[in-house]
Amino acid sequence: MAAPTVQEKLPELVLTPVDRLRLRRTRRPTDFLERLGAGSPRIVRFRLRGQDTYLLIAPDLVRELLVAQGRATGKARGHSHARMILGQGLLTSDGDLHQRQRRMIAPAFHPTRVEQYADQAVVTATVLAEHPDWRDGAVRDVAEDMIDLMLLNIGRMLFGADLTEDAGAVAGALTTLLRPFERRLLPTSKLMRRLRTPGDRQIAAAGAELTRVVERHIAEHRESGDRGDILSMLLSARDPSGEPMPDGQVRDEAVTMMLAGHETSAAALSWTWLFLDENPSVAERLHEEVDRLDTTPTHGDLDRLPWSRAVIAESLRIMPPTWMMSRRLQQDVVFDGWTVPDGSTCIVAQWLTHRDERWWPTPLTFRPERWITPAGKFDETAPGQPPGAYFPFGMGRRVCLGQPFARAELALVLATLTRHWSATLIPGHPIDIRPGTALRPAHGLRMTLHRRP
Ligand code: HEM
Repeated sequence: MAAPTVQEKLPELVLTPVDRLRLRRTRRPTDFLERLGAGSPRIVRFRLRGQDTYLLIAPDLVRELLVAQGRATGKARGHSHARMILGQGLLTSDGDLHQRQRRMIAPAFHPTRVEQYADQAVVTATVLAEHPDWRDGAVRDVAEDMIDLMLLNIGRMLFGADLTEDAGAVAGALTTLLRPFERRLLPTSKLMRRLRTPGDRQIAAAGAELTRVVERHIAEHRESGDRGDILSMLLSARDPSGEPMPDGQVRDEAVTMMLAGHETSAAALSWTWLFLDENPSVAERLHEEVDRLDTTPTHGDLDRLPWSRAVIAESLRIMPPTWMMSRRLQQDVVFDGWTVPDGSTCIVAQWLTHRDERWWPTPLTFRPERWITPAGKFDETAPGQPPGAYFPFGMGRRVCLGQPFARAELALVLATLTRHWSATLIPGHPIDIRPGTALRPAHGLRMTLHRRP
C-alpha cells in the first residue's frame, strides 16, 4: 500500500482548553508529554507554537528517526538558546561541521583514554567518600554533592585541572541555560514564557562567564603543552587538510562537554541514591557486590560489578537524565505509513518510551535484575526489549560521545561511594522532577548519610 500523501495528514491531537489550563499550571513539560502519550499511540501529531510537531513513541519509529534517517535530520529550532552558550559545539552543530568535529574529537574518547578518565573519576569519588563533610549521621543535599563531584570529574578529564574555583560560574551558567528549556515544551502563552525565562542578555552573560573559564585553561595549556586531557587533544587535533581547530571552536567544544558531561551524570547518580533508599534488597545486593572488592575499584573491575552496572542501567531507564530530544526533518519521511513533511519537528522522549508497558513489564518498578543474564552477567540486551526502546544516550550518528566513559564512570563512582556509605531520605523531604537540560530532583535530595561498617 502506498504511503498517504502529505495532504492526508496524520490526525492532529487537539488539546482541550482544560488540558491547556492544567498544563499551563504545571512546571513539568513531562506532564505535557504524558498527555500526548495517553492512550498508547505509536506516533502523535500536535501543534506546538503554531508548528506541526510529531512525537514518535514506538521503538521502531525512534530508531527510524535517529538511526535510519540520521542523515535526513538536523537539530530542531529549539536549540537556538543553547547555541548562545554552546556555539557550534558538537551538541548544537549540524551537517559537515558536525561530522568534521566529531571525527576530530573521537580520539579523545579512545578506550585507553576512557579507562584513564574512569580511574581518575574513582580517585575523585574516593576523596568525597573520605571528605570530613561526609560523616556518619550528616544530612547532605546528595544531589548537590553529585553535581560538585561530577564537575570535578569533568574538570579533570577536560582540563586536567580542578574546576572547584569555577564551580559557581559554571553552575550559574547552567541554571540560566536551564530555565528556557523547562518552558520550551509547554503550550503556554508567549507572555508566560517571557516572564519565566531569562532574557538573551542574561544568557549571553552566562556564556561569557563560561568562555572566560575555558579561555584561561586554553592559555595555560598553550604554555604547558600536552597534559593527556581532552583540551590537549582538541588543541593538537588536525583536520584532513592538516588545519588545527580554531580557538573559538575549541572553546565551543570544551563548553559543550563541560555542560553535556556533568549535569547528566550527576542527575543519574542522584536518582540512583534515591532508588537504593527505596529498594533495600537492591541496596543489599549492591553492598554485597562492592564488599567483595578488596580495594577501590578500577576500570578493569567492571566485569566484577554486574549489579552496579544493572542498577545504573535501570536508573537511566526510569529517570533518564536526557528525557527528550528533537530533530528537524530535512526531507519528507514516512513514519508508520504517514508522510511527515520536510521541515517538521520530530520529538522522541526517553521519558515515555523507557516507561511504556508495551515494551517494559512493570515499567515503573525498579528491577535491576532485568539487566542480568542467567549467567549472572550485565547485558544491555538482557531485558529483551526491541531496539529503540532504551536510548538514554541517544542513538545513531549523534549518539552521546561520552557514553562509554559515562557508563564506566557511573558504575565505578557508585561502587566506590557505596563501599563506605548508604543514605536515607530525611522524612518529609519532597520528591519531584525538574526536567531541564537534565532530569533533576526539583528540591534536591536531603539525605542522612550512614557510614557502612
Ligand atoms: C549519564 C550521562 C549522560 C547522558 C544520559 C548523556 C546523554 C546524551 C544524549 C541523549 C545525547 C544525544 C543528544 C541528541 O542526539 O540530540 C548526548 C550527546 C552528547 N554527549 Fe552525552 N550524556 C551523558 C554523559 C556525557 C559525558 C560524560 C560527556 C563528555 C564528557 C558527554 C558528551 C556528549 C557530547 C559531546 C554529545 C554530542 C554528540 C553529537 O551530537 O555528536 N555526554 N549525550
